[in-house]
Amino acid sequence: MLEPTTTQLRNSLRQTFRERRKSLSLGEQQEAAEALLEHYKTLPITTGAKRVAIYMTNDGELSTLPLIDFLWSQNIEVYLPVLHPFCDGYLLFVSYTKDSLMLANNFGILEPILECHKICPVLELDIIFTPLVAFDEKGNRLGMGGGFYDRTLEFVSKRNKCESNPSFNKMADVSTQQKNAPTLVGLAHDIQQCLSLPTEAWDIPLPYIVTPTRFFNFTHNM
Ligand SMILES: Nc1nc2c(c(=O)[nH]1)N(C=O)[C@@H](CNc1ccc(C(=O)N[C@@H](CCC(=O)O)C(=O)O)cc1)CN2
Ligand SMILES: Nc1ncnc2c1ncn2[C@@H]1O[C@H](COP(=O)(O)OP(=O)(O)OP(=O)(O)O)[C@@H](O)[C@H]1O
Repeated sequence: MLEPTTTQLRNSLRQTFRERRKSLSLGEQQEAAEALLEHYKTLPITTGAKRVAIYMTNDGELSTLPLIDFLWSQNIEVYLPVLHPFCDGYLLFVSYTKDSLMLANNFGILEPILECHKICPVLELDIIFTPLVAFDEKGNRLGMGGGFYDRTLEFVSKRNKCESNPSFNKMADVSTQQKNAPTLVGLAHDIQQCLSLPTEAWDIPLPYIVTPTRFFNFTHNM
């Protein structure tokens, strides 16, 4: 019998892990969302963040609503992903406030309506919390299969690698005043962890993953 291809394996894992998170009860979802918020408050990587991209919960994903309320209460600017209207497969990050008018995208996920002055360029964000379907012990991320985050964040990941190189400032001749690239942090239920994911060349591994109970730092792998 033929071995399954990487794409087949990834699709099968995607199905399994989507079912797994969708089978959580409403009570379990609410508990997880509250625990995530309490956990967030203890995390050193979020200290000083002023502009944070996050997501509108869909498909059994870890709910971000209590966290978003908390970010607003701290006067931290919140941004949500919006499907790019011209560049297929890319995301824009648009300001989300209590007054935002929302519209469902092609996948039924609510997005703030797109107004140019409300877009935050990716490099001006401090943290990007990404949704994910499954993650493994190295920080590899399996998403919904559209490649949106992989495409949009490809240059951020390359830049972060550069910045962790001690000779970066000399090589690129940039002043230390230049803002760092945003920190990429995956958000997930604990049950979304697996041992090892089959990866593809375009996958962007995550340096950090936060669950309601655990904080993973994968920067030593990068
Ligand atoms: N909450 C949230 N927002 C997000 C993402 C995400 O994963 N979660 N995305 C992360 O990239 C982008 C949207 N990507 C998505 C890709 C596929 C499907 C989806 O439901 N696919 C259906 C098939 C739909 C169709 O073919 O029309 C499916 O697989 O059942 C949803 C979102 C941007 N916003
Ligand atoms: N940087 C990129 N440039 C061009 N195509 C890409 C890039 N990243 C991903 N893709 C394409 O997107 C498709 C889906 O990729 P993948 O299965 O890794 O998505 P995903 O990480 O699960 O989804 P998402 O990031 O939207 O949550 C692949 O067919 C791949 O060819």
